[in-house]
Amino acid sequence: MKNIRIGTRDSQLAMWQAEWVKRKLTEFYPHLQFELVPMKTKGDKILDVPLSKIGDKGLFTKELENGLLNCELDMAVHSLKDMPTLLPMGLMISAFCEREEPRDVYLSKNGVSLEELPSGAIIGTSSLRRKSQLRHYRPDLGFMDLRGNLQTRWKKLEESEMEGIVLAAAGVKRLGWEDRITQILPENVMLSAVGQGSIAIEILEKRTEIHELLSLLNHSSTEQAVRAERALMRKLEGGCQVPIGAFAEVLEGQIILRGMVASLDGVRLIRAEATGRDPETVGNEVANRLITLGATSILAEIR
Ligand SMILES: NCc1[nH]cc(CCC(=O)O)c1CC(=O)O
Repeated sequence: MKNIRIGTRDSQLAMWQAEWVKRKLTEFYPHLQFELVPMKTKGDKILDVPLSKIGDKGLFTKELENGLLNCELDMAVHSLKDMPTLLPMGLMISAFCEREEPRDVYLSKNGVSLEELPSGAIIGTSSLRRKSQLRHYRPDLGFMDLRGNLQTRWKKLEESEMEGIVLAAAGVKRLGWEDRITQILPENVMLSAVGQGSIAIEILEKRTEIHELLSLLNHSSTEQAVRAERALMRKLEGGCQVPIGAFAEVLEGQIILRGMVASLDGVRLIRAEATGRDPETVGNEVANRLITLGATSILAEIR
């Protein structure tokens, strides 16, 4: 292995994440050479349509996965949140890196918190998960679709009549934008997306030597937590384009998973939780509880 090629999207956040992976690997294996290979994905090219309307899975991952399958890449770095719950044949997630702050944050243009916003104020987000939960919390607010990388979204906020935007804390912190955060949204207001805050490294299943290298980057309680969240998502067959939130934490070996499904108008919002040691079992358990509470009909309306 002369030169190990690390595929990444070319957005500033994706590059930060891939650089971080490269730096860690170089620290662990100073005798090996690592190279970043930036690529554009369909999700980076189509910017005028909400993700929920483009509707295909793997919008931010497919080009990188093709790179793995063609052997142009040895590994691909992704935001786990952007990865579909079922991977193409022959691929696997080799490492789940330690999770950064999983919650969402509110960035306001004028420093006004969500609670203090006047009726009719406009929030920028295209995410159905964020919109549904905000509508539930503040049915009197308005929304504007907002896509693109984090720089683009911040710029659009500054240039438009939007009052604020909701983003993942992890991305905001990685870009060094902590000072732009007006408030961290608590879980009862905004349950985060499956996998949010974790960086995942994908490889070809048969590349056992790469899998071994990456074992030093895997964070086992993050892995347990996000596997439970992804099991829930898989069972409900949601992608990033449905209003599902989930967050798991591991305490003394026990996975505690909380999940949420909401209707687009925010009128119906159901929550469930379960605890256990096996991620798949806990994920399925919470999904089944949500189904009992009506998740199937809420999600069917949206699809
Ligand atoms: N959908 C885009 C995306 N994918 C991952 C992150 C943030 C980083 C992370 O969750 O690890 C973001 C930006 C956002 O939602 O604010």
